Amino acid sequence: MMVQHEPAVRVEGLTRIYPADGEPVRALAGVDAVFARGTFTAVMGPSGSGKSTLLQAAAGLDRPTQGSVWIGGTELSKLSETKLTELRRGRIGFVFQAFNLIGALTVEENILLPLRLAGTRPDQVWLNQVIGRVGLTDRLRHRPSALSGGQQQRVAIARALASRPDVIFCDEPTGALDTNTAAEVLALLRGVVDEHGQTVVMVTHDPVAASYADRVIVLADGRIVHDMPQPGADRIAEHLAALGRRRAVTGAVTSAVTGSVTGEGVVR
Ligand SMILES: Nc1ncnc2c1ncn2[C@@H]1O[C@H](COP(=O)(O)OP(=O)(O)OP(=O)(O)O)[C@@H](O)[C@H]1O
Repeated sequence: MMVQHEPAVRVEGLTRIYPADGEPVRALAGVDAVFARGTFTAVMGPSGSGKSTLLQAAAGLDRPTQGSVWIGGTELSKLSETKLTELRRGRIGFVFQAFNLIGALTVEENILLPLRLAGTRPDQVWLNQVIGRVGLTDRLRHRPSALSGGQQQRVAIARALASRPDVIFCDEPTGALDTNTAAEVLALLRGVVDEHGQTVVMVTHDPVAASYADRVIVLADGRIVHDMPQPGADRIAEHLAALGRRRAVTGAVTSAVTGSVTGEGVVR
């Protein structure tokens, strides 16, 4: 039985080293974080700071080199590949920048796909709530290609919610959307947290998107360097700019030491 007071997600000492021909890349260098149920967290940081790696490891899509991940009370490293796949289908939702819908299926079939793959009978009351919440009730028979980008992302959010997961991981969910459509999608994510008690962890580069979250975590070089409750877009932007300046200085020093003539090495 699932104990509800456990956090939705917990990661401890998460380290991920990618082997490489030259120097191995340490994408995560010992990350500890707890994501409480019913909260909305934004994960930010410069390019290459480890955001996607953190999301992939926390979602059980990638096995960390060291450290542990719990989804609810389940520690992922103890699971076989089959059990891990089952857990991902039933207890984790994903939303990606590129929507990742199946073009040959209708909106309804896309939303139901994870449940079908898991062989789980849909909870029709919950599904109706989700479809109503994302505003797709009259679009269920359409194909994704007949929908706008914002509507397609709404389908992806409904698909992520269909199994009533412990957590929804979003990787740049508004990266492909214009400002107004992005605001609608972010308000929708905020709503599923506030009104349905869902847990959302979202990677974003956009301080305005991050300002919809309850908490902003900033990564740099595979570590958490800031963990801020509701900082607001201006403060987030200041922190990121300061991080950029620090990296620029470090880069310039590194360039001087290595004799590089470009003097760059600034934020990628
Ligand atoms: N499969 C891989 N093999 C080798 N190195 C990798 C792999 N995936 C990521 N890396 C490296 O790990 C580091 C962290 O990458 P990651 O994609 O997690 O960063 P990110 O913060 O999500 O970046 P971005 O904002 O550009 O998406 C980078 O140095 C990256 O080059």
